[in-house]
Amino acid sequence: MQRIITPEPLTKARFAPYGDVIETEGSDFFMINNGSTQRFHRLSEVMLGKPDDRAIISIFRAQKLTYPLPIKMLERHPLGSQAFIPLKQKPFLILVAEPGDQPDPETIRAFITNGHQGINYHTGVWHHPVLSCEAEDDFLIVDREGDGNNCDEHYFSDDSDMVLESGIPS
Ligand SMILES: NC(=O)N[C@@H](O)C(=O)O
Ligand code: NI
Repeated sequence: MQRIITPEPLTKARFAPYGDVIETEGSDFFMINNGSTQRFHRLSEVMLGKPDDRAIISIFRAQKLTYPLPIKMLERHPLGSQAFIPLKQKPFLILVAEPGDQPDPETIRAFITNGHQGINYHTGVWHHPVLSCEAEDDFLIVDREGDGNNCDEHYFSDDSDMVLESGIPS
């Protein structure tokens, strides 16, 4: 039987088992620059797996996939975190499963952001590659570079029938 996964609005609490939500809403800050700037300090941290690892900053220019999207695979980064910050303040989709040797389909959840939220997947969290809601969208990426494999992929069996709704009113 087909399982339709419907995105929930992203909140810090809902996303806590998978990582951090990077947003000003509901986040603490302190004043800097002689009172002209609010610093929302350490909303998340870059996680690195090895002493010589580096945190790097990239941009992903992502094309929209076709929804409802058949969920064929998830991936994880065993040696570091991965953060996605939307550069155009557009909503995007997130699909995650709880950490484990393989993603348990029963723990798969989907979220949709409000356009003013980024996320940082913690090390080893199963997730779908970036899911843009726009025909083309840009994301600032902060993740790990270093020796060793940092991307495990898991493909679900052919009889797995899960689809992700876009969550955007058509
Ligand atoms: N492969 C790659 O750099 N991108 C993925 O990790 C992703 O989460 O989009
Ligand atoms: Ni990734």
